[in-house]
Amino acid sequence: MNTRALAAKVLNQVVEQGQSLSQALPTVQQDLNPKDKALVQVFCYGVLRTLPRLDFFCRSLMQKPLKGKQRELHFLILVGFYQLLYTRIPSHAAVGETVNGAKALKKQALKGMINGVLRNFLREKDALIEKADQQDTLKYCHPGWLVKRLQAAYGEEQAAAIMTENNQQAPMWLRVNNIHHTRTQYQALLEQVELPSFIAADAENNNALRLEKATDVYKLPGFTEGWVSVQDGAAQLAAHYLGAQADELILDACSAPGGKTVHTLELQPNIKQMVAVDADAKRLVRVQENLDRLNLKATVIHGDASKPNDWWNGEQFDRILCDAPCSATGVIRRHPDIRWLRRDSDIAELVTLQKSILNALWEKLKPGGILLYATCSILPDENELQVKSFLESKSDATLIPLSEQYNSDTQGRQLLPNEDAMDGFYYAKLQKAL
Ligand SMILES: C[S@@+](CC[C@H](N)C(=O)[O-])C[C@H]1O[C@@H](n2cnc3c(N)ncnc32)[C@H](O)[C@@H]1O
Repeated sequence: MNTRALAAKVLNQVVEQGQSLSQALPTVQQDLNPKDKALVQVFCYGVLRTLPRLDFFCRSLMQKPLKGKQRELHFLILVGFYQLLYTRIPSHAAVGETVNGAKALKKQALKGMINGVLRNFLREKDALIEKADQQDTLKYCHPGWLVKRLQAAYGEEQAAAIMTENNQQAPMWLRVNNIHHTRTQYQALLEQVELPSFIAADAENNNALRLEKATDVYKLPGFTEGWVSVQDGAAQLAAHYLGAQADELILDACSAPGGKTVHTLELQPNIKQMVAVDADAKRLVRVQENLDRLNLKATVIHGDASKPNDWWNGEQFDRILCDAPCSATGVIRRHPDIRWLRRDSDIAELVTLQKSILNALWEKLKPGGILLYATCSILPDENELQVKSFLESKSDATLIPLSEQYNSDTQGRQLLPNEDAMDGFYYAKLQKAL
C-alpha cells in the first residue's frame, strides 16, 4: 500500500471525522513493515503540526476545494506539500509517490491534477510562505482560539515560544523502577545497549531519564520484566509530590492508563491500599496491564470521580491524586491532533467537570489529608484559577508547598512545554484542615 495514501486516509479520519490520531493511526499501520510504519507516522504527525499552513497553500493553488468523496485527495496533496517543505525526500520522488497515492485511493483520473498542484507549489512556495508568515494562526499552526488564550495568559512573545515548542517532536522519557535498579545502574545498562540518556533537571525527579534518541520499548533492558516504564519527566513529578507514606490509603481518581498509580506504588510499596478509578472502562484495562507488568497490586474501579458515593463507601483517604481530565494543551508536542479536535467551548466544560470532581473528592479526604491536583494543561482556567476558586470556596483547604525542593509556590507549579525537555503540566497540593 502507498504510504502517502495511507497517511491521507488517517488525516481525513482525524480532521474531518474527529477521530483521535492514537485511534486512527494504528489501524492502518498494522500490516506495514517498520520502515513504512514510521513513514506513515512522520507524514501524519508532520501534516497535523502544520495543517493550517498546508491548507492555506492548497487553497491558494486550487480553484475549488476537494470535498466529499474526493476529500482524501485534499490530504494527499497536503502530504505532498509536507514532504516538499519539511523532509529530505527528493522532490521528484515526493511528487511521484504522492501522485501514485491517487491510484491507491482509487482516484486515478485525478493524478494529473495532483501532479499539477504539487509542481505549481514547487514554483510558488517562497511567495506563499511569505504570505503565510503574516498570520499568527498560519505562522504557528495553532487554531485562532488557542493562539488568543495563550497570548492572553502568557503575552505574545512567550505564547510564540510555547507554540514553537508545541511543533517540535517530544523526547522519550523513562521511569526507572527502583525496586529493581537505581537510576544510575539503569543508565549504565542503557549505555551497554547504546542508548545514551540524560538525567532530569529536578533533583527530586530521581527516577527520570531522557533518552537521547527514542527507541522501541522492547529494546529497553528489562522492559517486559518491569525494570522501566515510558513516562514523561513532568508526569513523573506527580508521585514525588503526592508523597505517599507507608500504611496510607491512597486514591488515584482519574488513573488510566495508570502511569502515576504504578509510580506511586514503586516509590512506596508499603501503603495500605491503592484505589485506582477511571470513568473509561477501556482505558482501565491498561491500568491493570501496567500493574501486572510491574507486579503491583491496586483495587481497580470503573467509576465517575465526581460521584464517589456510587463506588466508595469505605474510609476516607489519606492522599488523593486528582489527575483531572483536561484540555491536554501541555502535551500538544506528543499529540499534534489535540489542537484540531478541541474547541474553545470545551474549556469551560472541562473547568466545570474538574470543579465537580475536586469538590466531590474533597469529601472523601481525611482531615489532615492531602489532595494533589494535576493537569497536563497550560491554560490558567484549568490550573491556578481553578485552584484559586476552590480555595475561595473551601474554608478547610490550604495550598501547601509541593515538596521540600519545590517550596516557593503560591499558585502551584505551571510547567510549560519543553521546560527542562518535559511536557507542559500543572500541580497544586492542597491540605485539609484537621
Ligand atoms: C490525564 S488522564 C489520566 C492519566 C493517568 N493519571 C496516568 O498518569 O496514566 C485523565 C483521565 O481521566 C479520566 N476521566 C475523565 N472523566 C472522568 C471522571 N468523571 N471520573 C473519573 N475519571 C475520568 C479519563 O478517562 C482519563 O483516563
